[in-house]
Amino acid sequence: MSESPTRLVTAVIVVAAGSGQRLGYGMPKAAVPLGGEPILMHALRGIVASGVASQVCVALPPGDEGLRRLCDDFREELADGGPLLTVVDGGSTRAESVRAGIAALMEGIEAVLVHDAARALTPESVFHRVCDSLVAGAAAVIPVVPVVDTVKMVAATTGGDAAVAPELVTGTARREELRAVQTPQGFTLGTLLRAHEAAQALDQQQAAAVTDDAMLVEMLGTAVHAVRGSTQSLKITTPLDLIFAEGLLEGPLGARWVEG
Ligand SMILES: Nc1ccn([C@@H]2O[C@H](COP(=O)(O)OP(=O)(O)OP(=O)(O)O)[C@@H](O)[C@H]2O)c(=O)n1
Ligand SMILES: C[C@](O)(CO)[C@H](O)COP(=O)(O)O
Repeated sequence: MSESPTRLVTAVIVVAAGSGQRLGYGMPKAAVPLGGEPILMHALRGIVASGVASQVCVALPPGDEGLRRLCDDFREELADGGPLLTVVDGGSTRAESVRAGIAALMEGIEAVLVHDAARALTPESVFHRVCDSLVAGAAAVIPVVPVVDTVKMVAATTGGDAAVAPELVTGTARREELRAVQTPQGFTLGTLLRAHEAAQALDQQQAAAVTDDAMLVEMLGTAVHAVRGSTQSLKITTPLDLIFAEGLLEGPLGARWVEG
């Protein structure tokens, strides 16, 4: 188990309460098997192995007894001195699940990482880079990777499908200024609390447009710093992503590939 040299007392909120509609397994995504174990287990093992967490707080689909049992068993597996493992019922949106996690943080937490269970193969090095940036004084830190496609804006705002009805291109983003954003996203506790407090004032449409926690911090006018993420931190969203993730675990390297 490796650890950053200096650290803040840190909690990791793992949001795992999504239903996994786009994966289409007919069960919550966190429970879908990956390399013989539920996706959530990979995420939890990665977090614990990184050594950054004093507390791991998992937001689960309300009423999911199977995932709750999985967490209970994992708690028993954790050696003495391991992080406190807390389980909460998630909400109907990702942001609500984050807020459920915030409400269960233990006394003394100084920094919080918010992590998607769906990014189950995130390398330990990414957790360390985020934590190191917090230790260096950042209030908010996100891991990012360069964008490999050309990204264009279109007139349609309703999630239209160009294969069904052509959309009008309105512009091309400057790719060198773009980054694809991942988790874990790290915050000082005060920053995350202020961001989610402010989020309560958003109307339904504004709230629906918030896709990560860093966006809420940007709305406060607080600087968000970016550190290097990893292509291995892919968000398992579609069946193709699951094939990639299986390939990372079982591919020709014969072991979990690690892209630092
Ligand atoms: N109400 C919600 C919605 C999402 N999440 C979590 O947020 C992360 C990113 O969400 P996403 O990948 O979109 O997961 P799902 O919402 O499950 O996917 P889908 O939109 O396909 O149903 C996931 O780890 C998911 O479990 C959550 O905790 N609570
Ligand atoms: C938080 C996130 O993973 C950063 O890329 C992403 O915004 C989550 O989006 P989703 O639509 O909830 O999967």
